Amino acid sequence: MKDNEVKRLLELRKKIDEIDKELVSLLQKRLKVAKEIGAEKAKFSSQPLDVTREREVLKNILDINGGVFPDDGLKVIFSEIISACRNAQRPAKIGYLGPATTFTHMAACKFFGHSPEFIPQRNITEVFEEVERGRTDFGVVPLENSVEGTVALTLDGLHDFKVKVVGEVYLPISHDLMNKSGRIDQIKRILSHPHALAQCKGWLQRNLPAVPTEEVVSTAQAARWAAVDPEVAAIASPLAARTYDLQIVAKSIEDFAGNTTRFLVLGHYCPRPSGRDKTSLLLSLEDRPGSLFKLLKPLAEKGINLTKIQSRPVKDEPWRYLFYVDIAGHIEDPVVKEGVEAIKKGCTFLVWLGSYPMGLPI
Ligand SMILES: C=C(O[C@@H]1C=C(C(=O)O)C=C[C@H]1O)C(=O)O
Repeated sequence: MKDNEVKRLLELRKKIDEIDKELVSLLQKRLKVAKEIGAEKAKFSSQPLDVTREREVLKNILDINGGVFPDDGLKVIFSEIISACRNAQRPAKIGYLGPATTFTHMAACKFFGHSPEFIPQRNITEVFEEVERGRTDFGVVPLENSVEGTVALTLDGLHDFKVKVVGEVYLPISHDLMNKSGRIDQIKRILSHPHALAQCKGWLQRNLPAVPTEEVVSTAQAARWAAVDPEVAAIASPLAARTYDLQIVAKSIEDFAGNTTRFLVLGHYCPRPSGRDKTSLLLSLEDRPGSLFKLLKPLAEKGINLTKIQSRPVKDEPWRYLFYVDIAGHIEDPVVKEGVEAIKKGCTFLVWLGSYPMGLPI
């Protein structure tokens, strides 16, 4: 590099340093205002988290930007700025189905950003328990996978614990095969969560038909085993590979493209209507002909969209069923409120699990 080129570079870097200084000063100003908002909210015991407002902020920012700064980068930056500002209002503890690096962990970070404290729980029931007791502010649990279907333990938790559904998040699930060496010929056993093994069955049969598979409690647990045993390969997330220092043998080995999991965010409040909401219900129908029809009729009449219905046996009453139901709309929408009242008439019991902004499309 010539002298004048070095000089020009230094000048430009000085400019960057000045801009960064301004950015930090603006971020500090933003944090201060967020804390003031937090103090106002505290007067009414309001929850600091306001997903609807956060989405509005992100939309405004992308509109202002008009694509000049790369939109994806800007979204990540502002999601983290918002996460820090929200957490400064009141630090939050988030329980999730652990250990660290599970897809539930990734979903929790997608929803809350990285500022809160994330606390891994040993199983789904514990996530519910900790939220119910108030030891965590929120919990994140998987509800359904587009290939594997509904997670029964989550439905049980929604029945057994006093918590509300306060949000949902969709995460694309992509499984990688990983081990210490990155060499496929070293693999003598393949470990993963039963769902992940099932989702990759076709690939494993085609590529490693002679290698036995073993079920473990989580994809992260599988990665931990792979980190200490060179003969073990894990099917886990890219985050697990990074965290446990593993090499990727094969990427995205799931059999179906578009494999997505829907997670629920558990808490104790009701987010305000956002205009695009979902309401979750848990109900039990009378054991007589036409009771399911009675449930569906008021929804159809009022034009309420049923987005999910899932039955689950009542454990202590053979052949009786609970239904987990999701409908479009917020319980504060008059039409939804009336629809739920109408459904209630044909139910032996009905619990409103929560109303919350719909998860963003991936
Ligand atoms: C600052 C607020 O609190 C939180 C932080 C937000 C932000 O940093 O923009 C937005 C919504 C809330 O989750 C607010 O409610 O405006």
